[in-house]
Amino acid sequence: MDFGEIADRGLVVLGCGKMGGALLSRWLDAGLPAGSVWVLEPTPADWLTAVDGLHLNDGLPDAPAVALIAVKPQMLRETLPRLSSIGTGKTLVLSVVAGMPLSVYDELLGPDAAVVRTVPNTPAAIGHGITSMFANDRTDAAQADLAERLLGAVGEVVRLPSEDQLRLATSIAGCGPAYVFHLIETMAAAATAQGLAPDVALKLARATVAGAGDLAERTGEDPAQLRRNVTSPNGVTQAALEVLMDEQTGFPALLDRAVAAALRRDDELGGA
Ligand SMILES: NC(=O)C1=CN([C@@H]2O[C@H](COP(=O)(O)OP(=O)(O)OC[C@H]3O[C@@H](n4cnc5c(N)ncnc54)[C@H](O)[C@@H]3O)[C@@H](O)[C@H]2O)C=CC1
Ligand SMILES: O=C(O)[C@@H]1CCC=N1
Repeated sequence: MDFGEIADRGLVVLGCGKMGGALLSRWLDAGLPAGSVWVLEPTPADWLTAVDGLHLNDGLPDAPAVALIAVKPQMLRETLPRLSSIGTGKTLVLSVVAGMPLSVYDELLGPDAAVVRTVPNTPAAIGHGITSMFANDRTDAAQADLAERLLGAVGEVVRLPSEDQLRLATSIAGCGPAYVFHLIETMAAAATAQGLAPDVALKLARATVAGAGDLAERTGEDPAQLRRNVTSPNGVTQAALEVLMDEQTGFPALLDRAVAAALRRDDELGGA
């Protein structure tokens, strides 16, 4: 990836935990010069302290090309005003902070700030994420393209047509890896409860979820058809699916409730 302008003007990271770290480490691997990176992070991970030449809690460039905002939503109001120089429109402010509307950035950075709100997910750490983005009206085409290229370094990118849709992306793709990890946990627990050794149960559950996800992605086939391909009439899978697909007590009702809860919390965080 060409980091030309970022290499010249610098990239600032505010909050370098799981999400900020996943993005930054991929960018460094893709050729971002460490000497062009300034990180503000009170509890840096070992890998971060070991990056040669990176500016860790050590001043800031005057007009960085990009500022990645990756603190928790509850920290945004306290921390963002410290980056006073990024509100001119010349810096692309790339935020992964969940739930915080663009209006909050205007309030904290001023009316000229070029801000792209994004919803990444943790598979970004292995370059297999999917990130949704929406840019405010001060972000020019070159900055929006730069945002897409940076996010493209950690997986697929989807440009959404409205800010409101970011909350939907959060409830499915941002939080979604946790739903899937919990599925692995519960599949393993169910198999263990029926007598399989815990390590074998976990191995089977993990590989099954990974393989099914990979199959769905690589073939691009309708997941309903992939499901039917597993399900012999009157067979074993059908018996299980009759429980899981029950409209009242199965996955449909459960996922509806889970997504509704995520959306409610996303709305609440907007006022954090
Ligand atoms: N983890 C995930 O799956 C996703 C997270 N997000 C968003 O990413 C953001 C970060 O989340 P995570 O990385 O999961 O949390 P995290 O807790 O791993 O990272 C936040 C980092 O901010 C640092 N921090 C605290 N006070 C600070 C300060 N005064 N100045 C600079 N840094 C400070 C913390 O030390 C921590 O390393 C959140 O806003 C979250 O909504 C968005 C999509 C997915
Ligand atoms: O749980 C959270 O608030 C963040 C947003 C999406 C994933 N993690």
